[in-house]
Amino acid sequence: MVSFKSRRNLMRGRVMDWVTCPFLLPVMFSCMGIFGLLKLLQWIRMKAYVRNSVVVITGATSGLGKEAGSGLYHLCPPGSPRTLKSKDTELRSLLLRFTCCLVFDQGQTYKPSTVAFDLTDPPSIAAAASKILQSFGYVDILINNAGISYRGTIVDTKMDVDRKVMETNYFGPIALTKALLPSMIKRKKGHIVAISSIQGKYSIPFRSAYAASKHATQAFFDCLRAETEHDKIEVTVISPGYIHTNLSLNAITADGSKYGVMDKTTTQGQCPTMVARNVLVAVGKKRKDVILADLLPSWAIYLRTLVPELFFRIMASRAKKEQKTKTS
Ligand SMILES: NC(=O)C1=CN([C@@H]2O[C@H](COP(=O)(O)OP(=O)(O)OC[C@H]3O[C@@H](n4cnc5c(N)ncnc54)[C@H](OP(=O)(O)O)[C@@H]3O)[C@@H](O)[C@H]2O)C=CC1
Ligand SMILES: CCCCCCCCCCCCCCCC(=O)OCC(=O)COP(=O)(O)O
Repeated sequence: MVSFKSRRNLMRGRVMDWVTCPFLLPVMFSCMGIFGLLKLLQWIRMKAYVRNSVVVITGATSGLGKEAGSGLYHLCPPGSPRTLKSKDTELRSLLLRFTCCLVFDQGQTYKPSTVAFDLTDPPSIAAAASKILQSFGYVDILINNAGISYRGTIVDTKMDVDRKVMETNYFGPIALTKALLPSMIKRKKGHIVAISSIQGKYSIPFRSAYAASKHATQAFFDCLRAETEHDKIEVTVISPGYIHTNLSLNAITADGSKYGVMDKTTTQGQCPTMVARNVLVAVGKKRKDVILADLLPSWAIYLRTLVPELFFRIMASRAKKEQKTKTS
Protein backbone atom coordinates (compact mmCIF):
# COMPACT_ATOMS: atom_id res chain seq x y z
CA MET A 1 0.00 0.00 0.00
CA VAL A 2 2.82 2.35 1.04
CA SER A 3 4.77 1.50 -2.03
CA PHE A 4 1.71 2.15 -4.21
CA LYS A 5 1.23 5.59 -2.59
CA SER A 6 4.87 6.52 -3.00
CA ARG A 7 4.82 5.31 -6.58
CA ARG A 8 1.76 7.49 -7.19
CA ASN A 9 3.52 10.50 -5.62
CA LEU A 10 6.55 9.82 -7.78
CA MET A 11 4.38 9.74 -10.88
CA ARG A 12 2.63 12.94 -9.83
CA GLY A 13 6.00 14.58 -9.30
CA ARG A 14 7.15 13.49 -12.74
CA VAL A 15 4.02 14.87 -14.37
CA MET A 16 4.45 18.17 -12.51
CA ASP A 17 8.12 18.31 -13.55
CA TRP A 18 7.06 17.83 -17.13
CA VAL A 19 4.28 20.42 -16.92
CA THR A 20 6.52 23.02 -15.31
CA CYS A 21 9.54 22.24 -17.50
CA PRO A 22 10.91 25.44 -19.04
CA PHE A 23 10.23 24.27 -22.61
CA LEU A 24 6.60 23.24 -22.40
CA LEU A 25 4.96 26.62 -21.96
CA PRO A 26 6.94 28.33 -24.74
CA VAL A 27 6.19 25.38 -27.05
CA MET A 28 2.49 25.53 -26.17
CA PHE A 29 2.31 29.28 -26.72
CA SER A 30 4.23 28.99 -30.00
CA CYS A 31 1.77 26.34 -31.24
CA MET A 32 -1.17 28.53 -30.25
CA GLY A 33 0.49 31.50 -31.94
CA ILE A 34 1.11 29.55 -35.14
CA PHE A 35 -2.47 28.30 -35.12
CA GLY A 36 -3.80 31.84 -34.57
CA LEU A 37 -1.55 33.16 -37.31
CA LEU A 38 -2.74 30.47 -39.74
CA LYS A 39 -6.36 31.38 -38.97
CA LEU A 40 -5.58 35.06 -39.50
CA LEU A 41 -3.86 34.31 -42.81
CA GLN A 42 -6.87 32.28 -43.96
CA TRP A 43 -9.15 35.20 -43.10
CA ILE A 44 -6.91 37.71 -44.91
CA ARG A 45 -6.83 35.41 -47.94
CA MET A 46 -10.62 35.24 -47.97
CA LYS A 47 -10.91 39.03 -47.58
CA ALA A 48 -8.63 39.51 -50.57
CA TYR A 49 -10.73 37.02 -52.54
CA VAL A 50 -14.09 38.67 -51.92
CA ARG A 51 -12.84 42.24 -52.23
CA ASN A 52 -14.25 43.89 -55.35
CA SER A 53 -16.65 40.99 -55.79
CA VAL A 54 -20.37 40.71 -56.29
CA VAL A 55 -21.56 38.04 -53.86
CA VAL A 56 -25.06 36.58 -53.92
CA ILE A 57 -26.26 34.58 -50.90
CA THR A 58 -29.66 32.88 -50.93
CA GLY A 59 -31.56 32.42 -47.68
CA ALA A 60 -29.99 35.48 -46.09
CA THR A 61 -32.98 36.12 -43.82
CA SER A 62 -32.08 33.51 -41.25
CA GLY A 63 -29.50 31.12 -39.79
CA LEU A 64 -26.39 30.31 -41.78
CA GLY A 65 -27.19 32.64 -44.70
CA LYS A 66 -27.76 35.58 -42.40
CA GLU A 67 -24.48 34.90 -40.59
CA ALA A 68 -22.58 34.54 -43.86
CA GLY A 69 -24.08 37.83 -45.09
CA SER A 70 -23.16 39.61 -41.88
CA GLY A 71 -19.69 38.04 -41.94
CA LEU A 72 -19.04 39.37 -45.43
CA TYR A 73 -20.54 42.74 -44.55
CA HIS A 74 -18.15 43.14 -41.66
CA LEU A 75 -15.15 42.32 -43.82
CA CYS A 76 -15.25 45.92 -44.90
CA PRO A 77 -11.83 47.49 -44.31
CA PRO A 78 -11.30 50.31 -41.78
CA GLY A 79 -12.36 53.74 -42.98
CA SER A 80 -15.23 52.44 -45.07
CA PRO A 81 -18.80 53.28 -44.15
CA ARG A 82 -19.55 50.08 -42.28
CA THR A 83 -19.50 51.92 -38.96
CA LEU A 84 -22.33 54.18 -40.11
CA LYS A 85 -25.44 53.26 -38.19
CA SER A 86 -27.69 53.79 -41.17
CA LYS A 87 -25.82 51.14 -43.15
CA ASP A 88 -26.33 48.56 -40.43
CA THR A 89 -30.01 49.40 -40.22
CA GLU A 90 -30.23 49.21 -43.98
CA LEU A 91 -28.58 45.78 -43.99
CA ARG A 92 -30.86 44.46 -41.31
CA SER A 93 -33.99 45.54 -43.11
CA LEU A 94 -32.66 44.30 -46.43
CA LEU A 95 -31.91 40.91 -44.95
CA LEU A 96 -35.57 40.47 -44.22
CA ARG A 97 -36.01 38.93 -47.62
CA PHE A 98 -34.74 35.89 -49.41
CA THR A 99 -31.56 36.77 -51.20
CA CYS A 100 -28.83 39.14 -50.30
CA CYS A 101 -26.41 40.62 -52.83
CA LEU A 102 -23.29 42.15 -51.41
CA VAL A 103 -21.18 44.34 -53.61
CA PHE A 104 -17.60 45.14 -52.74
CA ASP A 105 -16.63 47.93 -55.12
CA GLN A 106 -13.28 49.48 -56.02
CA GLY A 107 -13.65 52.25 -53.46
CA GLN A 108 -13.87 49.55 -50.78
CA THR A 109 -17.41 50.46 -49.89
CA TYR A 110 -20.37 48.27 -50.60
CA LYS A 111 -24.07 48.43 -51.01
CA PRO A 112 -25.87 45.35 -49.76
CA SER A 113 -29.06 44.84 -51.59
CA THR A 114 -31.76 42.19 -51.69
CA VAL A 115 -33.88 40.49 -54.28
CA ALA A 116 -36.92 38.56 -53.09
CA PHE A 117 -37.81 35.29 -54.77
CA ASP A 118 -39.23 31.90 -54.03
CA LEU A 119 -37.13 28.84 -54.88
CA THR A 120 -40.28 26.82 -55.54
CA ASP A 121 -41.42 29.34 -58.17
CA PRO A 122 -39.25 29.13 -61.35
CA PRO A 123 -40.43 32.45 -62.92
CA SER A 124 -39.46 34.32 -59.74
CA ILE A 125 -35.99 32.73 -59.89
CA ALA A 126 -35.50 33.82 -63.51
CA ALA A 127 -36.72 37.32 -62.64
CA ALA A 128 -34.38 37.53 -59.65
CA ALA A 129 -31.40 36.38 -61.74
CA SER A 130 -32.03 38.99 -64.43
CA LYS A 131 -32.56 41.68 -61.81
CA ILE A 132 -29.22 40.78 -60.21
CA LEU A 133 -27.44 40.82 -63.58
CA GLN A 134 -29.12 44.09 -64.59
CA SER A 135 -28.17 45.75 -61.31
CA PHE A 136 -24.59 44.52 -60.95
CA GLY A 137 -23.62 43.32 -64.41
CA TYR A 138 -22.18 40.04 -63.15
CA VAL A 139 -21.91 37.77 -60.14
CA ASP A 140 -18.55 36.63 -58.81
CA ILE A 141 -19.69 34.33 -56.03
CA LEU A 142 -23.09 32.64 -55.73
CA ILE A 143 -23.75 30.93 -52.39
CA ASN A 144 -26.75 28.59 -52.74
CA ASN A 145 -27.65 28.41 -49.07
CA ALA A 146 -31.46 28.61 -48.76
CA GLY A 147 -33.13 25.36 -47.87
CA ILE A 148 -35.83 23.57 -45.99
CA SER A 149 -35.85 20.38 -43.94
CA TYR A 150 -38.44 17.67 -43.44
CA ARG A 151 -39.51 15.03 -40.95
CA GLY A 152 -41.71 12.03 -41.74
CA THR A 153 -42.02 8.40 -42.70
CA ILE A 154 -41.86 7.58 -46.41
CA VAL A 155 -45.13 5.69 -46.23
CA ASP A 156 -47.05 8.70 -44.88
CA THR A 157 -45.38 11.44 -46.91
CA LYS A 158 -47.43 13.04 -49.66
CA MET A 159 -45.72 13.37 -53.05
CA ASP A 160 -46.35 17.13 -52.89
CA VAL A 161 -44.10 17.28 -49.83
CA ASP A 162 -41.32 15.37 -51.62
CA ARG A 163 -41.70 17.80 -54.51
CA LYS A 164 -41.62 20.89 -52.29
CA VAL A 165 -38.40 19.78 -50.59
CA MET A 166 -36.80 18.91 -53.94
CA GLU A 167 -37.95 22.23 -55.48
CA THR A 168 -36.53 24.25 -52.58
CA ASN A 169 -33.27 22.38 -52.02
CA TYR A 170 -32.46 21.12 -55.50
CA PHE A 171 -34.45 22.43 -58.50
CA GLY A 172 -34.54 26.04 -57.20
CA PRO A 173 -30.79 26.32 -56.54
CA ILE A 174 -29.87 24.63 -59.82
CA ALA A 175 -32.27 26.95 -61.72
CA LEU A 176 -30.60 30.01 -60.16
CA THR A 177 -27.18 28.53 -60.91
CA LYS A 178 -28.11 27.87 -64.54
CA ALA A 179 -29.49 31.41 -64.86
CA LEU A 180 -26.21 32.96 -63.67
CA LEU A 181 -23.76 30.44 -65.15
CA PRO A 182 -23.62 31.71 -68.77
CA SER A 183 -22.52 35.17 -67.62
CA MET A 184 -19.82 33.57 -65.45
CA ILE A 185 -18.60 31.40 -68.32
CA LYS A 186 -18.51 34.45 -70.60
CA ARG A 187 -16.28 36.27 -68.12
CA LYS A 188 -14.26 33.10 -67.43
CA LYS A 189 -14.74 33.90 -63.75
CA GLY A 190 -17.15 32.72 -61.11
CA HIS A 191 -17.47 30.70 -57.95
CA ILE A 192 -20.58 28.66 -57.16
CA VAL A 193 -21.09 27.35 -53.64
CA ALA A 194 -23.70 24.79 -52.60
CA ILE A 195 -24.60 24.42 -48.95
CA SER A 196 -25.47 20.74 -48.85
CA SER A 197 -25.46 18.68 -45.63
CA ILE A 198 -23.79 15.64 -44.16
CA GLN A 199 -27.09 14.10 -45.31
CA GLY A 200 -25.85 14.61 -48.86
CA LYS A 201 -23.28 11.90 -48.06
CA TYR A 202 -25.57 9.41 -46.32
CA SER A 203 -29.24 9.21 -45.37
CA ILE A 204 -30.72 9.06 -41.90
CA PRO A 205 -34.23 7.71 -41.25
CA PHE A 206 -37.31 9.97 -41.48
CA ARG A 207 -35.48 12.50 -43.66
CA SER A 208 -36.00 10.83 -47.07
CA ALA A 209 -36.93 13.97 -49.03
CA TYR A 210 -34.26 16.11 -47.37
CA ALA A 211 -31.48 13.54 -47.72
CA ALA A 212 -32.49 12.88 -51.35
CA SER A 213 -32.40 16.61 -52.15
CA LYS A 214 -28.94 16.93 -50.60
CA HIS A 215 -27.60 13.83 -52.39
CA ALA A 216 -28.89 15.36 -55.63
CA THR A 217 -27.21 18.65 -54.76
CA GLN A 218 -23.88 16.92 -54.19
CA ALA A 219 -24.17 15.03 -57.50
CA PHE A 220 -25.19 18.06 -59.56
CA PHE A 221 -22.46 20.36 -58.28
CA ASP A 222 -19.81 17.63 -58.63
CA CYS A 223 -20.78 17.38 -62.32
CA LEU A 224 -20.81 21.15 -62.67
CA ARG A 225 -17.28 21.36 -61.24
CA ALA A 226 -15.95 18.90 -63.80
CA GLU A 227 -17.83 20.48 -66.72
CA THR A 228 -16.81 24.07 -66.04
CA GLU A 229 -13.27 23.77 -64.74
CA HIS A 230 -11.85 24.74 -68.13
CA ASP A 231 -14.05 27.88 -68.00
CA LYS A 232 -12.36 28.86 -64.73
CA ILE A 233 -15.49 28.33 -62.67
CA GLU A 234 -14.88 27.23 -59.09
CA VAL A 235 -17.41 24.94 -57.40
CA THR A 236 -17.49 24.31 -53.66
CA VAL A 237 -19.87 21.85 -51.98
CA ILE A 238 -20.14 22.28 -48.22
CA SER A 239 -21.64 19.57 -46.03
CA PRO A 240 -22.34 20.77 -42.51
CA GLY A 241 -23.51 18.70 -39.55
CA TYR A 242 -26.10 20.09 -37.15
CA ILE A 243 -26.13 23.88 -36.81
CA HIS A 244 -28.07 25.83 -34.19
CA THR A 245 -30.53 27.59 -36.53
CA ASN A 246 -34.29 27.53 -37.17
CA LEU A 247 -33.98 24.68 -39.71
CA SER A 248 -35.93 22.13 -37.63
CA LEU A 249 -38.51 24.75 -36.58
CA ASN A 250 -39.10 25.57 -40.27
CA ALA A 251 -39.09 21.92 -41.39
CA ILE A 252 -42.21 20.44 -42.94
CA THR A 253 -43.85 17.12 -42.10
CA ALA A 254 -45.41 14.25 -44.06
CA ASP A 255 -48.64 16.20 -44.71
CA GLY A 256 -46.87 19.46 -45.51
CA SER A 257 -47.63 21.17 -42.19
CA LYS A 258 -44.89 22.93 -40.27
CA TYR A 259 -42.91 20.72 -37.86
CA GLY A 260 -42.40 23.69 -35.54
CA VAL A 261 -40.09 21.93 -33.07
CA MET A 262 -36.59 23.00 -32.16
CA ASP A 263 -34.88 19.60 -32.09
CA LYS A 264 -32.32 18.83 -29.39
CA THR A 265 -29.79 17.90 -32.08
CA THR A 266 -30.25 21.35 -33.63
CA THR A 267 -30.03 23.19 -30.28
CA GLN A 268 -26.81 21.34 -29.55
CA GLY A 269 -25.54 22.03 -33.06
CA GLN A 270 -22.60 24.16 -34.11
CA CYS A 271 -22.73 27.93 -33.73
CA PRO A 272 -23.98 29.42 -37.06
CA THR A 273 -21.49 32.31 -36.85
CA MET A 274 -18.59 29.86 -36.68
CA VAL A 275 -19.99 27.70 -39.48
CA ALA A 276 -20.49 30.81 -41.63
CA ARG A 277 -16.90 31.80 -40.95
CA ASN A 278 -15.68 28.34 -41.98
CA VAL A 279 -17.83 28.51 -45.12
CA LEU A 280 -16.24 31.84 -46.09
CA VAL A 281 -12.74 30.54 -45.35
CA ALA A 282 -13.41 27.45 -47.51
CA VAL A 283 -14.61 29.73 -50.31
CA GLY A 284 -11.49 31.89 -49.96
CA LYS A 285 -9.35 28.75 -50.24
CA LYS A 286 -11.39 27.61 -53.27
CA ARG A 287 -11.95 24.23 -51.58
CA LYS A 288 -13.93 21.75 -53.67
CA ASP A 289 -15.64 19.58 -51.06
CA VAL A 290 -15.81 20.44 -47.39
CA ILE A 291 -17.25 18.62 -44.38
CA LEU A 292 -18.08 20.92 -41.46
CA ALA A 293 -19.29 18.45 -38.86
CA ASP A 294 -18.32 16.84 -35.56
CA LEU A 295 -16.27 13.63 -35.48
CA LEU A 296 -19.12 11.09 -35.27
CA PRO A 297 -21.16 12.34 -38.24
CA SER A 298 -17.93 12.80 -40.21
CA TRP A 299 -16.69 9.28 -39.47
CA ALA A 300 -20.09 7.89 -40.40
CA ILE A 301 -19.27 8.88 -44.01
CA TYR A 302 -16.37 6.41 -43.98
CA LEU A 303 -18.51 3.80 -42.27
CA ARG A 304 -21.17 4.19 -45.00
CA THR A 305 -18.49 3.73 -47.70
CA LEU A 306 -16.28 1.08 -46.16
CA VAL A 307 -18.67 -1.04 -44.06
CA PRO A 308 -22.13 -0.29 -45.55
CA GLU A 309 -23.78 -3.33 -43.97
CA LEU A 310 -22.90 -2.08 -40.48
CA PHE A 311 -24.01 1.45 -41.33
CA PHE A 312 -27.40 0.20 -42.61
CA ARG A 313 -27.83 -1.89 -39.44
CA ILE A 314 -27.16 1.17 -37.25
CA MET A 315 -29.63 3.25 -39.26
CA ALA A 316 -32.32 0.53 -39.09
CA SER A 317 -31.98 0.29 -35.33
CA ARG A 318 -32.15 4.11 -35.06
CA ALA A 319 -35.36 4.02 -37.11
CA LYS A 320 -36.86 1.27 -34.94
CA LYS A 321 -35.98 3.13 -31.74
CA GLU A 322 -37.35 6.44 -33.00
CA GLN A 323 -40.55 4.79 -34.23
CA LYS A 324 -41.01 3.11 -30.84
CA THR A 325 -40.63 6.39 -28.89
CA LYS A 326 -43.15 8.02 -31.24
CA THR A 327 -45.79 5.34 -30.77
CA SER A 328 -45.28 4.88 -27.00
N1 LIG B 1 -29.21 23.82 -39.46
C1 LIG B 1 -28.62 22.66 -39.72
O1 LIG B 1 -28.52 21.78 -38.84
C2 LIG B 1 -28.08 22.40 -41.07
C3 LIG B 1 -28.39 23.19 -42.17
N2 LIG B 1 -27.90 22.87 -43.40
C4 LIG B 1 -28.27 23.65 -44.59
O2 LIG B 1 -27.95 25.02 -44.38
C5 LIG B 1 -28.79 25.83 -45.21
C6 LIG B 1 -29.34 26.99 -44.39
O3 LIG B 1 -30.24 26.50 -43.43
P1 LIG B 1 -30.37 27.12 -41.96
O4 LIG B 1 -29.78 28.46 -41.90
O5 LIG B 1 -29.92 26.10 -41.03
O6 LIG B 1 -31.97 27.18 -41.83
P2 LIG B 1 -32.99 28.41 -41.64
O7 LIG B 1 -34.34 27.80 -41.64
O8 LIG B 1 -32.57 29.22 -40.48
O9 LIG B 1 -32.78 29.27 -42.98
C7 LIG B 1 -33.26 28.84 -44.22
C8 LIG B 1 -33.26 29.99 -45.22
O10 LIG B 1 -33.75 29.51 -46.48
C9 LIG B 1 -34.79 30.37 -46.93
N3 LIG B 1 -35.80 29.66 -47.70
C10 LIG B 1 -36.57 28.62 -47.30
N4 LIG B 1 -37.44 28.28 -48.26
C11 LIG B 1 -37.21 29.14 -49.29
C12 LIG B 1 -37.81 29.32 -50.58
N5 LIG B 1 -38.81 28.56 -51.01
N6 LIG B 1 -37.32 30.28 -51.37
C13 LIG B 1 -36.31 31.08 -50.97
N7 LIG B 1 -35.72 30.97 -49.78
C14 LIG B 1 -36.17 30.02 -48.94
C15 LIG B 1 -35.41 30.91 -45.65
O11 LIG B 1 -36.13 32.11 -45.92
P3 LIG B 1 -37.45 32.44 -45.03
O12 LIG B 1 -37.01 32.38 -43.58
O13 LIG B 1 -37.85 33.77 -45.49
O14 LIG B 1 -38.39 31.33 -45.37
C16 LIG B 1 -34.18 31.14 -44.80
O15 LIG B 1 -33.60 32.37 -45.12
C17 LIG B 1 -29.88 24.88 -45.75
O16 LIG B 1 -29.57 24.55 -47.08
C18 LIG B 1 -29.75 23.65 -44.86
O17 LIG B 1 -30.17 22.48 -45.50
C19 LIG B 1 -27.05 21.81 -43.59
C20 LIG B 1 -26.70 21.03 -42.54
C21 LIG B 1 -27.17 21.25 -41.20
C1 LIG C 1 -16.20 4.83 -37.55
C2 LIG C 1 -17.25 4.81 -36.52
C3 LIG C 1 -18.39 5.69 -36.89
C4 LIG C 1 -19.62 5.38 -36.09
C5 LIG C 1 -20.77 6.10 -36.65
C6 LIG C 1 -22.04 5.62 -36.12
C7 LIG C 1 -23.20 6.18 -36.87
C8 LIG C 1 -23.63 7.46 -36.29
C9 LIG C 1 -24.61 8.12 -37.16
C10 LIG C 1 -24.58 9.56 -36.90
C11 LIG C 1 -25.69 10.20 -37.60
C12 LIG C 1 -25.52 11.67 -37.52
C13 LIG C 1 -26.43 12.34 -38.45
C14 LIG C 1 -25.99 13.72 -38.68
C15 LIG C 1 -26.91 14.37 -39.60
C16 LIG C 1 -26.60 15.80 -39.78
O1 LIG C 1 -25.64 16.33 -39.29
O2 LIG C 1 -27.46 16.41 -40.55
C17 LIG C 1 -27.29 17.79 -40.75
C18 LIG C 1 -28.58 18.33 -41.21
O3 LIG C 1 -28.75 18.63 -42.36
C19 LIG C 1 -29.59 18.51 -40.17
O4 LIG C 1 -30.87 18.61 -40.72
P1 LIG C 1 -32.11 18.01 -39.90
O5 LIG C 1 -33.32 18.48 -40.62
O6 LIG C 1 -31.97 16.53 -39.97
O7 LIG C 1 -32.03 18.53 -38.51
